[in-house]
This record gives sequence, C-alpha cells and structure tokens, in this order.
Amino acid sequence: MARMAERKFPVDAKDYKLYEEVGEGVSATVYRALCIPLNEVVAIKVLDLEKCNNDLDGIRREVQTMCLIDHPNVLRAYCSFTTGHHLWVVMPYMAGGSCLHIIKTAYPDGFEEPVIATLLREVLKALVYLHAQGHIHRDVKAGNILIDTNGTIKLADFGVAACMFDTGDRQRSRNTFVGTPCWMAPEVMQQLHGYDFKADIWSFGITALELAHGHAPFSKYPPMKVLLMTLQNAPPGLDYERDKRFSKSFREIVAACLVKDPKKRPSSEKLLKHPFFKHAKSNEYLTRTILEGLPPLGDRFRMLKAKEADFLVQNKSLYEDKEHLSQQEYIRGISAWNFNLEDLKNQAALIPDSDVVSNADVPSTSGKPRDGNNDIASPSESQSPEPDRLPSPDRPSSNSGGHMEGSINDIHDLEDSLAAFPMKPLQALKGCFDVCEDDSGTGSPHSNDAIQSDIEHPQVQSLRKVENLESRKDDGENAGQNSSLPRAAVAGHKKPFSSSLMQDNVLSPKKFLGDGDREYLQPKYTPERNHSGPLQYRQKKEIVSNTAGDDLSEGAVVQRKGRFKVTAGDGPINSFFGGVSGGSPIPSHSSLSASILPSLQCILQQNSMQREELIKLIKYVEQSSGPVESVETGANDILQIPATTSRERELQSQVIQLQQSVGGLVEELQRQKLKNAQLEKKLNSVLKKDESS
Ligand SMILES: Nc1ncnc2c1ncn2[C@@H]1O[C@H](COP(=O)(O)OP(=O)(O)OP(=O)(O)O)[C@@H](O)[C@H]1O
Repeated sequence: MARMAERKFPVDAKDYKLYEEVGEGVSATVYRALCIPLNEVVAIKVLDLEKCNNDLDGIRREVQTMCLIDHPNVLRAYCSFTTGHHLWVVMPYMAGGSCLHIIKTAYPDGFEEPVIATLLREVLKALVYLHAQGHIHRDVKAGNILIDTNGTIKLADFGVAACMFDTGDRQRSRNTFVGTPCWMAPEVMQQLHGYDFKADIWSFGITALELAHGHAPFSKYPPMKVLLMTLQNAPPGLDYERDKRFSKSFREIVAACLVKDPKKRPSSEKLLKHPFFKHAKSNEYLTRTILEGLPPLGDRFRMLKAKEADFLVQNKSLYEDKEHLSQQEYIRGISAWNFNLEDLKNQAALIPDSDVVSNADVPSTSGKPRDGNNDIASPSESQSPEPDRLPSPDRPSSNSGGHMEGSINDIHDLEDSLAAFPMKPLQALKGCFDVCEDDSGTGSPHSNDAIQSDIEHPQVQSLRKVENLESRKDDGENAGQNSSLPRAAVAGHKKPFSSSLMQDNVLSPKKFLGDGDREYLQPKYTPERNHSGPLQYRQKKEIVSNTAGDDLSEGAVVQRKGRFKVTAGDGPINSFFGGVSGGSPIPSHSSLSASILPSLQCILQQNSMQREELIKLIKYVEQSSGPVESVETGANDILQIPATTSRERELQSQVIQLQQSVGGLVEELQRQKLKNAQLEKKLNSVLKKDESS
C-alpha cells in the first residue's frame, strides 16, 4: 500500500487512455484504462454528476472513503478529479470483474460451496476492517465483490457507505433509506431506530444466498414487493430440500446473518470464526475454478449487454404498447412510483400465487421441487415465523386455495401489513422512491442526455460511438433503427412527470386481467431480471428508450436511482447544475408534497372506506331500536356488508351481539308486561272480592 501511495497518479484526463467499458452502475460507467505516465492499467469509474441529482455529498463521501482505505480486501481509489461534468475515479483494475458478472456469464445457478466460502471469507475480512474503522458499507452484494486475475477479492462501491462516528447532519444519514432493496436489512427499510453495522451482516447473508443460487431472494419482484416481503416474511435462507448440496455450516451461517433482530446477528469479527470458513480455500483456487476459461472482462460485459438487448428487442412489441410502457415503468418501479393502497393491491394481484407464497406459508416438509426460478428461498426457515414479524391477522395459512384465492389472500396480506405499519415506515416506504428532479422538460428544454452529448469528454464520446455502432450490429435489423438513435435524439423524450401521483392509467386494474400481462411481468427470462442489478437496469432503460421509438410521449425514459435514498437528512432533489446548492436542509414545497401526498391520499382513502362502513352501521343501529321484526332484517343487511378489515368485522359482530341482546330484552319486557297484566288482573279480582265481601 505504502508503495502504491508513493506513486502519484495524475489528476488530468489527458494522462489516461480509456479502453473498453467493463461495467455499469446506476450513476457510473467503468472503463479499463491506461495511466500513460505510469504505464499502468487502471479502472476508471466515470460518474455523470448531472445524473447524480443532489447526491454530491454521497459522491464526495464515496471518493474520500475510497482514498483513505488501506486494506487488501477493500477497493481503494488512487485519485479522482472532474472533467466537464464528469467525475473520474481512478482505481486498481480488477480484471476478473464482479462476482455478479461471473455468475451471469458462467454460473447462473450459483457457485460451489468452497468457492462461496473463499469469496465470503475475503468479504468478511473487508467488513471487519470497515466496521472497525466505523464504516457501514450498506451495499454488500455480488455486484460489488470484485476479483482480480490472481484471485484477490476486493469489496467495492462506497456509494452509500456511512460513517458510524458521524455527528450532526451526517449522523442523520444513518436514518436514511439507502441500499439495494433485495439486500437491504429490515431495520433499514423500517427506519424506526436507525441502524448500525449489523445491516451489513444482513446484506452479507443475502449475498451468500445470491452466490449460492445465482440470484438474491425476491430479485424478480418489484422493489415495493421486495420491501413488503422482507418485512413480512420469515427471513430467507438455504432450504434443506433444494439446497442439499450445501453443508449444515453454510445453512447455519446464513441463518445467523438473516435474523430480523439486528442485535441477534453476529458481528463480522465473530462470523469470521465460523466453522463454515473451514471450507474456504486459497485465492489461487478461485483463479483456477471460476476465472479460468472466461473471456476478457470487456468481452464478457459486451456479451451480457448484447444478451439483454436481445431480450428487450424480442419483447419490443410489448414495450410499444403504451400500457406496457407503463407496466415497464412499474417494473422499474422507482421514479414514477406511487405509494397507494390500490396500487399495492394491484401489484399483489399481478403476481401469480405460486410466486407469492411467503416463506411462512410453505411447509418445509413438503419436499416439493421448487421452481428453479423461484426466488423465494427457504421454506426451512418458514415454520417458525419470527416473533418480530409484522402482525397479519388474516394471513392465509396456505396458498393452496387456487389462483384467485391466493391473489385475494395476498391482497388482504398487503392491506393488513399496511394497516400494521407504523407511520414512519409508511413514510419510509414512500420515501424509498426518489422523485426525480424535473426531467419532464418543464424546467429545462434539454434532458441530461442532451447536455451530456454536448460536453462529454471526447474519449467517452468516441467510446460511446463505438458502442452505438456495436449495439446496432448486435441488435440486428429490428433494433438497428432504434438503437442507432443518437442519445441527443432520445433526449427529446419527455420524461414522465415524476410526481408521486401516478396517472390513473398507469396502474389501472384493466391491465392486470390478461395472462399475457402476467407473462410479461414474470418473463421467461426471470433469472436474467434483477431489479437491483445495475447493468440490466441501465441497459433496459436505454433499449426501452430506443425501442419506444416513435412514442416519445411518456414513460420511455425513466431515471431510476439504483439505491433508494431519502429521508431525514436529505434535502430536496436538485441538479448539480441547477443552481441550487445540494444538501439544503429545507425541503422544497414540491418535494415535500411529493413525499407526503401519497401517504395522505392512502389514509384518506382508508378513512373514507371506514366512514362508509360506519354510516351503514349507524343506520342499522338506528333501525334496530325500532320494532322487533326489523331486527332480523337489519342483521341480514349487516351481514351482507363485505367485511373488509378485521376491525370492521369486529365492529359488525359487536353490533350483532347488541342486536341479539336488544331482542332478548324486548322479549323479556313483553314477558314482564304479560306477567304484570296477569298480576294486575289477579289484583283486580282480589280487590273486587274484597269489595263485595
Ligand atoms: N475497479 C474495477 N475493475 C473492474 N471492474 C469494475 C471496477 N469497478 C467497478 N467495476 C465494474 O463496474 C460495475 C459498476 O461499478 P460500480 O458498482 O462502482 O458503479 P455504481 O454506479 O456505484 O453501481 P451500483 O449500482 O452497484 O451502485 C461493477 O459492478 C463492476 O462490474
């Protein structure tokens, strides 16, 4: 390290030669490059500051952290500098790429246990170091585990790292909703008491499953569903049936990490001593087993991009349909997201019940072979739902009741869980979807893309041209025309207004009817789809923009934040070049209303439903104080009111009990009246007798 620090990496773009693209994240593109004066191959992460919204603090933090890092398992930055509106971060080139890339290229069903143990041991070493330094990484996942040709493993990407020792404003970042949903710990989602480095342990457990299965649990679901499932379901884990190939110690370590109560999770230091790591081997073993025979990183990256482009081109017709565009938006799900009960119900209805089976709903003894694409892991953990699970009184005990029933149950599930959500997480869930800055063109006649093409560094521009040409070749005839659309042309796209109030047609129930739609939402390419994978998303975004072709009206370009980020410490979302300083503590009116409105609407909607039911109940109670005959009719009326929530059902049964007791009292009264009348009669006759005698 000391030797490296002595070498001075130049801070001028002219001193670097960019080669091919080797990776893409949400806000960055990574190139292999040559540092000319030092004659050393490096990786350069090029961040488009315009696309980073107001997260300049985050970027600064990432770069600062990366420069200060001094550990063999943590990727450090050599230097960083800005050029145009791009930030270049120069770092060691990890020629093997990320574990996610390797999985996608050659191990779609995951790695073998010794490989996993070796990878995870190295990652844990990085976490022990970071945690000891007071850092929470907050984005541990296979996409951020990089490997070099000699098998060295480094944990990368400090885009969302937080410092445990921060005070004041920065401390608040730990109450901020960041991370990638599938890997995100429940306490990070819930935002009740903040979180600490144990959040990384959860992500580490999810990463272990990702390495074992080739994808993270719930990765095929849209973000909101992932959030709900993570909060509601028992934690995922390794399944005895499906994961027979893995050892008991592997199952144990995963289970130890994926405990919902962060206090019960072991520290990184303690985990490192777990017997599971007896299976770990040398770095050289990794080179032999997972790197040998792989094409160079740049080629692999291109192949993956082409594969995804193919997928999108093949499904072009789907994307041309406006409704599907909305659906596509929904799948990508962030910027136009609406936190709305109806939408959540619709979402639930979209997911075939076979996919919606919660961990808690599947008996582990079923021994049923699971769909290889099913991302929901671990029936084994499912038998004993955790005590800290959100209450869900109407949770179905099984999903065997057929498709419709499954969907309906799931809707109830969602409703109940929403009802059970304390207000803060409710806001947090809303908050997890950034409202993008005004991309709609209302503020600026140019989109980011247009600006980008104007002032992009010439090296990046020329690489983009080559990339465009290549993608034209790859996309074949159909796509050629579209993919050749220059970015500047696409820039004319009117991005959807990013208010949180979604247009009515966006998630209208009518589009959830057809099976085709379901297929669309659960495509055959499921293993390929990973909502959290930066590469796929970005690729989709571009291709969809292109394939959308003529339809420039809406939904074609939606900017997604790969990590969800909001809340306490975060000020308004503003553009780096928008003239508004980042990190202002006072939210703008529009961002405030965008964050609060959906929650208020949701509450209003629920209130008005409850109000209707109450009016019916009051009417009934008024009627029931009338003649006895009307009681029965009234009771029938009551019973016909669909019981939508358990509270309503409770009220209904109370009313029925009251009716019954009123009926009983009336009968009793009549009996007493009769008795009285008889007594009166008797009394009268006695009196008459007395008078006559
Ligand atoms: N030093 C490196 N050497 C080789 N490849 C790299 C390097 N750094 C990053 N990559 C590749 O580029 C991809 C994107 O990089 P990175 O994750 O840093 O971008 P990001 O915008 O922060 O993405 P994310 O969405 O994960 O936050 C990585 O997944 C990895 O495949």
